[in-house]
Amino acid sequence: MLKARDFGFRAKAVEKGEEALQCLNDEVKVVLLDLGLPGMSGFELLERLEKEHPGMPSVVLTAADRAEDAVRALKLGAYDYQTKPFDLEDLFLSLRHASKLREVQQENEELRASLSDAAPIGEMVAEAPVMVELLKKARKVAPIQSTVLLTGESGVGKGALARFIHASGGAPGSPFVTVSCPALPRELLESELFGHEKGAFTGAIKRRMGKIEAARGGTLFLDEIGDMPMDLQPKLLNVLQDREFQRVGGEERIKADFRLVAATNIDFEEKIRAGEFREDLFYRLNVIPLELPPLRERPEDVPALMEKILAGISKRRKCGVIRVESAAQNRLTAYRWPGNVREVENVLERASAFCDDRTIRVADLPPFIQGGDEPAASVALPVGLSGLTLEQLEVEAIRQTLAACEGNKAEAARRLGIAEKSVYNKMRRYGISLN
Ligand SMILES: Nc1ncnc2c1ncn2[C@@H]1O[C@H](COP(=O)(O)OP(=O)(O)OP(=O)(O)O)[C@@H](O)[C@H]1O
Repeated sequence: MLKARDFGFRAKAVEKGEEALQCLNDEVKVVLLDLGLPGMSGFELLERLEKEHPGMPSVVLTAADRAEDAVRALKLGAYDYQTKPFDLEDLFLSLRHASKLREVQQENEELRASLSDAAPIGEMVAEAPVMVELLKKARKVAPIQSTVLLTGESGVGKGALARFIHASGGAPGSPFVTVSCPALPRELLESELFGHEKGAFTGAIKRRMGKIEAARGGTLFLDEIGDMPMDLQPKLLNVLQDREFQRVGGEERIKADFRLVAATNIDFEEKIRAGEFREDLFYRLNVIPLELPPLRERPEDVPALMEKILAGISKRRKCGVIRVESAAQNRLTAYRWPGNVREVENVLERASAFCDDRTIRVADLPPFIQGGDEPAASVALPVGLSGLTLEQLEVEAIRQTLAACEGNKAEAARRLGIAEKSVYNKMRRYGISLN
């Protein structure tokens, strides 16, 4: 004769509803009940279950094949209603589904709770003491409108911290405007920042407002400021000193009313020594320096970041909770994350896209995380290189690295050991596109 154990369950039998309520604990996954019970009826038991053990799934199995009873039981919270004689397979299928649903609901609740613990400070995760301190400082400086200089490796969260500062200190609804310095050639960057008058240069068919104007009353975030062309630097310095600027090709002096947050992943001292960055501008920018440590120096943040990122992915894909098996979790937390938080996002995005049952296992992780190597090993050049010129090799290295970084130029630059600006220049020079 088949037993509950054969269907993956262990049964605990009781005679009365009262007894059932008393013996319910975390070990019980689902309640199977009849309606005609001695003492408390099945309907009463369903009501008490709902009140005293909300979320505990139940399945009714009864001889009474009456539609109104079934409706009442389901209304009182039963997951399913089956009548005798019954099919054993069907019954256990129903019990399995009911207990699975509860599991998923519980995971969801836990995830929600852990997320609200993990991200108490705005949108940024900060579990590591060094990050908690950093965010405290950021919060203090947020309302005072002084220029902030954020430093840290690529993908470490400089952009996120800039937004955090803006959100913590800016007037509600005020603009947050980003300009990525290496993304544009010098002339376009100038006009992007300062705007231009009609006819200022070929193609300037009408007056255009620049990002400095667009950031009025809010925050201008200058990303990768270390790559700002040398001859544009005095113009920015003037704006910061005089709080005024002119559009390209214009005469009118316009008031500059914005808070500057600048970010860089380069060593300013070296740039200044090499004559590629003005020392006076550096001092103007370095009013409140905040350094974001690389993720490998704050491993406490990794699990919380993973939870937040996975919750974001399931929300975006409108799927259920994505879990990480403990062996995979161990590899992920042991990994050094040279590409920092952006790399965590990329790895989880990919792993969650290919995994089965919304569970990320070791096999779903990239080989360099499975094996504990650095990702550089994954950027292998093609075999049979003889016959390629140095230039072709360079093109190939850039192409493959960009592909490995999913088109993220800052990350590709870091892996290739060159400036982000050089990646843009080389892509332009060699006609490398992202597709
Ligand atoms: N502490 C954090 N909590 C939550 N998300 C974070 C955190 N830090 C970074 N992120 C997320 O990681 C991604 C990369 O961060 P961000 O773009 O801010 O890095 P960055 O240092 O500005 O990189 P780059 O130098 O390449 O511009 C973003 O999607 C960001 O929202």
